[in-house]
Amino acid sequence: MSDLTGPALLSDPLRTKGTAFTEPERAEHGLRGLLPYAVTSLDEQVRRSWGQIDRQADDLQRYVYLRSLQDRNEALFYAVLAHDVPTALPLVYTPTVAEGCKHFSELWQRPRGLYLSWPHRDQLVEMVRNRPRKDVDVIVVTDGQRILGIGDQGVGGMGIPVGKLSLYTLIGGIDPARTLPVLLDVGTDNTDLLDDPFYLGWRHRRIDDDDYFAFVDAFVEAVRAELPEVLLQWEDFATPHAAPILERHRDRLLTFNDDIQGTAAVALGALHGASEVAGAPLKEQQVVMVGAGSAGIGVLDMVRQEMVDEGLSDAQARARCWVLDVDGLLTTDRDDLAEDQRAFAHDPADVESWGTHGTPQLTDVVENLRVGVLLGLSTAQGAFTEEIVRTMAAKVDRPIIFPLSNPTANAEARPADLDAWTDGKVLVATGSPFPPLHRDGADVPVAQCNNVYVFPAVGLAVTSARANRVTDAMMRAAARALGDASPALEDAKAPLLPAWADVRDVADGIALAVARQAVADGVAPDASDDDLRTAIRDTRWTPGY
Ligand SMILES: NC(=O)C1=CN([C@@H]2O[C@H](COP(=O)(O)OP(=O)(O)OC[C@H]3O[C@@H](n4cnc5c(N)ncnc54)[C@H](O)[C@@H]3O)[C@@H](O)[C@H]2O)C=CC1
Ligand SMILES: CC(=O)C(=O)O
Ligand SMILES: [Mg+2]
Repeated sequence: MSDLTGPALLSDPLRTKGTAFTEPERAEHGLRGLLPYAVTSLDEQVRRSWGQIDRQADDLQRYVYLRSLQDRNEALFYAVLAHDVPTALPLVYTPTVAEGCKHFSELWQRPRGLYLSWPHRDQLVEMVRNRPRKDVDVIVVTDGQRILGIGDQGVGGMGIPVGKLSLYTLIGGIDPARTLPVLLDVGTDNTDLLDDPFYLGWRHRRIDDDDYFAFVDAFVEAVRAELPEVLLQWEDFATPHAAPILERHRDRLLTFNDDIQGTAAVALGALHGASEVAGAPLKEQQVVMVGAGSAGIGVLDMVRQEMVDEGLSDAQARARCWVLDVDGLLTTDRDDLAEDQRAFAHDPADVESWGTHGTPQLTDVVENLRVGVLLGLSTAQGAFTEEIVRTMAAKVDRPIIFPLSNPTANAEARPADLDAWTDGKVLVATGSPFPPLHRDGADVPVAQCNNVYVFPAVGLAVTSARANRVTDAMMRAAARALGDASPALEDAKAPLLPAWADVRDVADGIALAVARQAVADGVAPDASDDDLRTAIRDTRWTPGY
């Protein structure tokens, strides 16, 4: 079992079994007298833990309980999550993790992962070498600047890498001992945090520009030197940094940006089922994206690729994609657009006949176009108003509307409202969990179109196949495999994405598709489907003693 004995073994979260240590184990490892008499099973421990979860006062307390259980006994933590995935997910992930990030410093209990702070920038290699667990398959790194839709959380952003990695394990079967959450602390511009006496991060305005990118480069070099085969996932970086960092490093190591690429793959997957039910391929739709951040542009770019695969030219595909930011429609006469946004901007001549004064807004877009697909990655709560939705729904049989912003409070609309405003015709998916819709006397779950369907499977794929890069084609393969698993393909009334109860099997299917694509792209060693299936099965860690 291990060379640890007595209290050291009991308090090692990766090795302890708590009250499940058997009598012979207690004798062998010097545990006699350190535990109450009864020996319990993992199953009994799980049931006791759920009882304790239920007794907590609110979801934030449930999050705190689960985080401390994770720090105490990882096998039990994952067994608890696996016991009831639909209930556990909103507690360790969106929306509750947002509260965990906001209150990070005040709730602090124990360290986990690596905190790499700007003042220690000359010791990055040493700090990466100090990582708590030497062999690592997956790193999730953030700088805390754009956490979900709640903005700059500084060091509190660490809640996101910790939460995402717990889902790499729960859903993708990555061994928790081989995961590493990382927080790059380059300061914060959140004045509440700067004024908070408990704030645990570097109390300083954010470092930006060349200094910032040099720090990130130095971090990547330290990772390449220490962990050359690790999967490095970028998470919740602000838009001005997200795509440039990805472009700079994507051909140098095994890496991807979850908000850009993972979100695109899950959105495409959900659109597959929705398009089937709506009876129209994407290439025949006008697609409107509200939100021109890295997530919105990332999704739209995969939508464009899909339209091209369906037979449109690149120009024809772009002509069917419309993006709005906080100021309105992106048009080429605007001088405030980044290059990747400009690629989706329309010529003002395209909208001249609308007769709009100033920059067209979403109401103008839905009035003047026959919009079939409306996507929200804007952080703007309620941006899909009744008027907008009713105008859209009057023109198409089955409007496809995805309010994808997180956490729940940031959603562009609530599914129940969308359902009412479209007389039950809407095909809906949201970023955070919502209660089921009541249709024809039955409860229909609302698909949660969140990158959690994709990133754990990508981690499982690249770890099993020993890939050294994440290609665009691998992310497209993930999207297709997820899309093919949509329950709506079998039953038009079913949700657009698989049930949480099936999410691990679905992840295995996505992992196989992604691994196969990695081999085809020459970024993983040659392997047959059987080899890959075996590797995926052997890689998958499941909680147990
Ligand atoms: N469902 C999922 O899996 C994912 C959801 N997200 C969510 O997407 C949201 C955006 O993320 P980023 O692109 O990184 O953020 P960002 O802050 O860089 O971009 C937000 C964009 O929305 C625009 N915007 C803000 N208010 C608006 C309004 N009232 N009307 C129109 N546009 C408006 C902004 O101008 C900007 O272009 C966040 O809430 C995040 O949680 C992000 C990744 C995955
Ligand atoms: C889900 C996610 O990655 C986000 O909201 O940022
Ligand atoms: Mg994110």
